Order: sequence, then structure tokens, then C-alpha cells
Amino acid sequence: MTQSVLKAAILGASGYTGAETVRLLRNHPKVEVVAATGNALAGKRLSEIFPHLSGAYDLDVVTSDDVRWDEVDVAFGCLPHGTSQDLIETLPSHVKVVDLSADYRFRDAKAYSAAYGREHLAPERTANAVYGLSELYAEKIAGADLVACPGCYPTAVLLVLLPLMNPLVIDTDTIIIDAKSGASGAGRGLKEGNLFCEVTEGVHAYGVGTHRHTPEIEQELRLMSGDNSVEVTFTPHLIPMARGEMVTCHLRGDADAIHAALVQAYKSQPFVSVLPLGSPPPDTRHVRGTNECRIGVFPDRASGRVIVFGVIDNLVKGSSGQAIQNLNLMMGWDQALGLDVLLPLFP
Ligand SMILES: NC(=O)C1=CN([C@@H]2O[C@H](COP(=O)(O)OP(=O)(O)OC[C@H]3O[C@@H](n4cnc5c(N)ncnc54)[C@H](OP(=O)(O)O)[C@@H]3O)[C@@H](O)[C@H]2O)C=CC1
Ligand SMILES: CC(=O)N[C@@H](CCC(=O)OP(=O)(O)O)C(=O)O
Repeated sequence: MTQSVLKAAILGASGYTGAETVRLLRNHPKVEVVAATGNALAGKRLSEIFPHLSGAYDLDVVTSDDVRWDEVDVAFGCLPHGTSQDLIETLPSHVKVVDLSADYRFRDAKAYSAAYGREHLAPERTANAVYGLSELYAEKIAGADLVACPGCYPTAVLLVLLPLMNPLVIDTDTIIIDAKSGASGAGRGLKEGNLFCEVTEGVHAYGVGTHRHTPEIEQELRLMSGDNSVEVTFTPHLIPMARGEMVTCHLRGDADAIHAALVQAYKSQPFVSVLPLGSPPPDTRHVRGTNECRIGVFPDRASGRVIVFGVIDNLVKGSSGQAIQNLNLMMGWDQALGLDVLLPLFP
């Protein structure tokens, strides 16, 4: 690839993460979006589906069969799990892939099948894909051809927990994670559970004890700690807002040591900030529309536990923003390229 501008196809541009990737790439000086795909919505223009994108790339939404792949350098996979591998496995080998689905997150194809209920088409490819948690795996991401972006919950959870794993500064027997997400985390597809009346004016847990992000989180904690017995209790909740996600991690350890490990891990990172001890807890509105993860550490003197909060925007750091950060790393560019222009939308 010698040209100065990389040509990108957005697979699933008619969905939330696809549209957000298009919006963010409008600011990117080294990437041009040349193709946008959809399924049911193919045949429309992008601005018909998403009027807010009329000032971005107003492309025709086509099916992937109609993309001129010889003109594409990189594909962002913003497709449902399963559909993603079906399509990615057909792409010509010169196309780099940044996948936002779960299809290449598991090193072990059997673990993928157990969590997602289908056989993997390319067990070797998933075994060798790089897990795209940008801050922790930048060296592996650099030069990779296929990067699997973490799920939105695992992104926030692992940014909090991975720096505490090696050296270990918490008790790994008692990790409890309480998580909350806005409804855009479930995608734009029509689902009863996403109807306004099902979401507004209430909060409910879902996937209790069974959520598919639990094995993804445990895979990464086990790899980092070298301890295959690490388990977590992970409970997600749906809350009545469009975007934003908060994870509350209840840990056993020393608050000062936990805070110091997090500060050390992220001291040179542009997109993760660890608040000083004693600051007010972070709020999803402090990172809304940005690629930032903000972390706050609080000792609970009465219980001896430590409570660590992480907040992200699920559509930016939890998906499209991190995907672009990963492309930057893959290409050897500044990881913040095109992403550091964003200030939070508040309130
Ligand atoms: N939403 C979030 O916060 C996050 C999502 N992710 C992951 O990113 C991926 C995309 O999520 P999201 O954008 O929310 O999903 P959406 O449901 O909003 O969008 C899905 C996209 O995939 C297309 N699509 C669906 N079925 C097919 C098919 N059979 N063939 C071709 N295209 C198809 C849709 O096209 P059309 O609408 O035209 O039918 C649409 O463009 C998922 O794997 C999700 O888990 C990851 C992190 C966060
Ligand atoms: C609110 C909501 O429904 N959230 C989704 C998570 C979306 C996500 O980011 O994860 P994946 O990429 O693994 O789909 C869920 O709980 O399944």
C-alpha cells in the first residue's frame, strides 16, 4: 500500500456502529470511505437512512457483492456475529480487517461455539487474530491483518482489570462486575426489548449469570494473569439512555495499590484517564461522543473492598472509536489520528 489515503469499506454501514464509524472517519486525514454496505437497507443512500450523516460520506448503500474489492484496502466489520465471519472469510487477502463483532475474539473456536452457538468457519484464523484492546495490545495490533475489537462491556471491564492482573494486586476469587448500558448497545435492528416503552423509566438486568461477555472477559483475565481459574460475576443492566456504559467493579485489594497500577498503566495513553483518588465518580456524560475511558477508584473502608468505576461511550471507545484507534496502530500511525478532535457532548 503506497497511497497516502487508505480506502475503507464499512460493512454494515446501515447499523449503529457502521454509521458511527462513517461519522468518525469523516475527521480522519488518512482514510477515505469508499463503500458502505447493508442488507435490508441496501439500495438507499446513507443520508436517507441517517440524515445526520448528510455532511459526511453520502454513499449508496450496497450489498457486499457490489463492492469493488480491488479498490478497498481495509474493511470495518460492523455486522452481527456469525454474519461477520461468513462475509470476512470471502474477502480477498489484500484487504485488512478490523472486526467489531465477536467472531474473532476467542482464541479457542470451541469457546466461541459454546458462547455463540455455532461452529467457527475459520478456527485457525480466530486463533491467530489479535484481540484489539488498543492500550494493552498495541504491539500485537501493529502490523496485524485482522484485529478483533473487544465487546463494549469487555472494553470497559478489561481496561479496569487487566492492569491489576500482572503483577496481581487484587483477589481473583471475588471479582464482581455490575454493568449498565444504553440501548444502542443492542443495535438498530427491531427487537421488542428495545422498544421505547420497554426501555424507558426503568432499569433491568439481563443475561444474569449467562451473558456471552463473561467468557470473553475471563479469557483475557486468564491470559494476562496466567491463572486459568479466574472467574468473574458479570451482571449487565439496560438503562434508559441511547449511548453510554458504566462498569462498577467490586474488588478485594488495596485501593492505593490498585490506583497506582492503573495510573502507571495509562500514564502515557491519550484515551484512558484515571481520576485522582478522592475525585467524584465518573459519569457517562463525561465521555459521551468521545474515545475516552475514564476510571475512578474508591475504597469502601467498611467492607474492605475497593470499588472501581469505568465509563465509556459504547459507540465510540466501545466499538467504532476503538476500531479506528486499532486501524491507526495497524498502520503505524499515531493511535489518536482522527480521534483526538472529540470533546464530550454534555449534558
Ligand atoms: N452497538 C454497540 O454498542 C456495539 C456493537 N458491537 C458489535 O458490532 C456489530 C454491529 O453492531 P450494531 O451496529 O450495533 O448492529 P446493527 O443491528 O445496528 O447493524 C447491523 C448491520 O449489519 C447489517 N446486516 C444484518 N444482517 C446482515 C446480513 N445477513 N448480511 C449483510 N449485512 C447484514 C445490517 O444491515 P441492514 O440494517 O441494512 O439490514 C446493519 O447494517 C455487532 O457484531 C455488535 O455486536 C460491538 C461493540 C458495541
Ligand atoms: C445493551 C446490549 O444489549 N448490549 C449488548 C452488547 C453489545 C456489545 O458491544 O457487544 P458485542 O459486540 O459483543 O455484541 C448485549 O448485551 O448483548
